[in-house]
Amino acid sequence: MKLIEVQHVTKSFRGQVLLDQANATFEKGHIYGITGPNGSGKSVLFKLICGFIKPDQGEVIIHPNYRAKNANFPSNFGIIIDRPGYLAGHTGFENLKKWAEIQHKISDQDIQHTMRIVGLDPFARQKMKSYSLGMKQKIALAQAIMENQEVLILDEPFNALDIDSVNDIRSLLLDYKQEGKTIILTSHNQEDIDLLCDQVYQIRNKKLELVAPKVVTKPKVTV
Ligand SMILES: Nc1ncnc2c1ncn2[C@@H]1O[C@H](COP(=O)(O)OP(=O)(O)OP(=O)(O)O)[C@@H](O)[C@H]1O
Repeated sequence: MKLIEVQHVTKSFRGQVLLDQANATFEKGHIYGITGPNGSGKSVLFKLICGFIKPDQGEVIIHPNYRAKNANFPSNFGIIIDRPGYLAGHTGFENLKKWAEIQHKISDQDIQHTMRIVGLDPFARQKMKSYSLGMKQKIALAQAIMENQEVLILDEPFNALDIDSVNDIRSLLLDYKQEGKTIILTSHNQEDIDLLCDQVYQIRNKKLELVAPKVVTKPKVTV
């Protein structure tokens, strides 16, 4: 099932073309990687997909099951693009609870469960102003996944995470894929892309190109 289609999307800022006639298809139940150099437009592509900004030309089509009623605007996507603004004088749990109150879909127990999944103590009294970068990243991840979203748009989800946490989140994302969730992520770490992604698009020279899958050559067996 085609969940998201990017069709002939062009986007410029201040007269500079960033994406030129970009096309991509994202199907349900797969993990997709978006790669490209710094400043090539990966986050902009995510914002276009999420409807935060509009294309100059072309369109992003979201499957009707995954968009808000009467609008071509995604609903119930879990998103990390720019880090969420948080209340520095509150704990991680209190911040997540504030975000959860927008939709009223999940309980305190659900939030606590999610915090444990990402490796945070839900009962810690530490305020977010003294959180490390990695802990803030875990809060961003928790916010993206806590409502059990079917589609995850994750810009650099592994940023600032230690190796054990990277492994935990990689496993979590692969489990989500098995459950039929759809994930689109960026990473500057090729290992994340190789391990996780079924298909990879790269942004090169303003074009969005599908990267050919790696050819795995089997070792010759001699008898
Ligand atoms: N709202 C905006 N107004 C003007 N320029 C913008 C805006 N949003 C993004 N840009 C520019 O678009 C370019 C691409 O930005 P983007 O954040 O998408 O890059 P990226 O590929 O995600 O980079 P990185 O790998 O460093 O995260 C940058 O030069 C950025 O300054």
